[in-house]
Formats: sequence, C-alpha cells, structure tokens
Amino acid sequence: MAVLEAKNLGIAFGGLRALQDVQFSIGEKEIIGLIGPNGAGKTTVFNLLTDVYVPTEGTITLENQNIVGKKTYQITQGGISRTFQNIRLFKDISVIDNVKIAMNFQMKYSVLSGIFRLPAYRREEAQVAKRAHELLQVFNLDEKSEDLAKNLPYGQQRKLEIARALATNPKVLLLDEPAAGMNPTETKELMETIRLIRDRFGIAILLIEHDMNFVMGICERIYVLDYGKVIAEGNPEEIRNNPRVITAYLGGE
Ligand SMILES: Nc1ncnc2c1ncn2[C@@H]1O[C@H](COP(=O)(O)OP(=O)(O)OP(=O)(O)O)[C@@H](O)[C@H]1O
Repeated sequence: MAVLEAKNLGIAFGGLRALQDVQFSIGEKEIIGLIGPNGAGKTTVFNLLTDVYVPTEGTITLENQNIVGKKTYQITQGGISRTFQNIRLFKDISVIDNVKIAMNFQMKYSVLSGIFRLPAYRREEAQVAKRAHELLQVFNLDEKSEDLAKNLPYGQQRKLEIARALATNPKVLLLDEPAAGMNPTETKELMETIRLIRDRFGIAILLIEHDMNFVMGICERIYVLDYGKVIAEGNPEEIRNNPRVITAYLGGE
C-alpha cells in the first residue's frame, strides 16, 4: 500500500509552471530518490508536500487521507517530516534541547501544570528526555548531548537535523540534499544511517540529492524530474540507462 501518493500535481508561479502533472507513489519502508537538473522542481515538490505552497491542481494523500490544504503542523502530526537544503538548527542551544524542542509540540500537559511544574508535567518531561537520548544514541550523538549545536562538525549537524525530524514520529521522512557539503567518509556514513533509520523506525524516505553515487547506492526506486515533469521512474539500473534521463542531465536535444 502507498503511504504517500501524489496525482496530477501542479503549481505555477506567475507565468512559470514549476510542476505539471506530477505523479508518484511511495510504499511503506521504501527509500525513494527524487532527482533532476537544477531548477527541475524537486524542492517545490517538498514544499507542496509540507504545505509551504498549495498546489494549483492535483491531490496528495498520506495513508489515503487528502492533505492538500492542511496546515504544516497538521501535516507534521499526520506523519510527514522534513529536513532542509540549508541546515536549520537552533545553533546556540544544546544538541539535546534541539531534539526536545522538536518533540515538544506533541506534549500533552496543560499550561498550568507546566507553570507550576506539577507531576504530570514532570512525568512528561522525563519521558521526553528519555526519548531524546534514545534518538541521539541512534545517531551516535548522545555523548555530545550537552554541546552547543553550532560546535558539532558539519556531518553531525546534518545527523542532528535528521534526529529532529524523527522526533515527531513521522511515517514519511523527506530529506532535501542530505549529503550536500559532506566529505566521502561522511557521505558513506550517512548512507548507513539512512538505511538504519528505515529499518529501525520502519518509515518511508523520500530524498532529493545531486550526488549520484549516493542516490544510486541507497535508493530502491528513483523519480526523475525535468522542467517540472516526471520524465522517468525506475530502479537505479533503469534510471542510469534511461536515454531521456541521460539527455536531461547532459543538456542535449
Ligand atoms: N516561490 C517561488 N516563486 C517563483 N518561482 C519559484 C519559487 N519557488 C521555486 N520557483 C521556481 O520553480 C522552479 C523549480 O524550483 P525548485 O527550487 O523546486 O528546483 P530544484 O529542482 O529543487 O532545483 P535545485 O536542484 O537547484 O535545488 C525554478 O524555476 C524556480 O525558480
């Protein structure tokens, strides 16, 4: 069954049709790549999936529920979480607090019990702290939980961003260029981390990435966008040998 599905998706910015008739379907626990030349519309797809933009036409369903028109926080609660091309962390607070803040909106205690630090609040705080540490352990970041986020090396900041995205218990995780700016060792480690996340959390992952070795090495299926349209879909082998994809990347006729 598809966890996330888009049909006939389109959006125009002024006169520019950034996406047109885009279809895709992501099954449970699949790792899917979304690739294409610069400006093809990849980030716009993510922005439609998370309500940054509302599509001009088409539908998006998460576990068969239409999510078009829902607010970003409702989509997060529904089960879609994302990271960004440029790392977005609270750089001047600790690693653990970055994760706790991401978890916070799920907490259920009342404002009063928070102000007076009543037992319900303290219990929930303790649970949040425990879960935050567990998440950091998955990423081998627990030893750095009290460090300021800005003091982590780049590769670890990327991991922390993914940990934050996982803090909301998503069913689908969207990663926008997770390997950007990483050295080969960090990239290899990230591939292992992404597989681990899928296996451990049992979630589907849709990722945008320009590093072809990364995409081909980790994705089970790939969608290729060019000028706002899906021009190919298939496994890495099929995509690598697809003449339309080769042409799109080489910029030929
Ligand atoms: N808010 C906006 N207003 C106007 N045009 C936009 C807006 N957002 C995106 N676009 C345009 O839509 C097209 C697709 O952009 P998008 O950022 O989705 O491409 P991309 O495939 O993610 O590119 P890159 O690989 O360079 O990040 C581009 O022509 C871009 O200029």
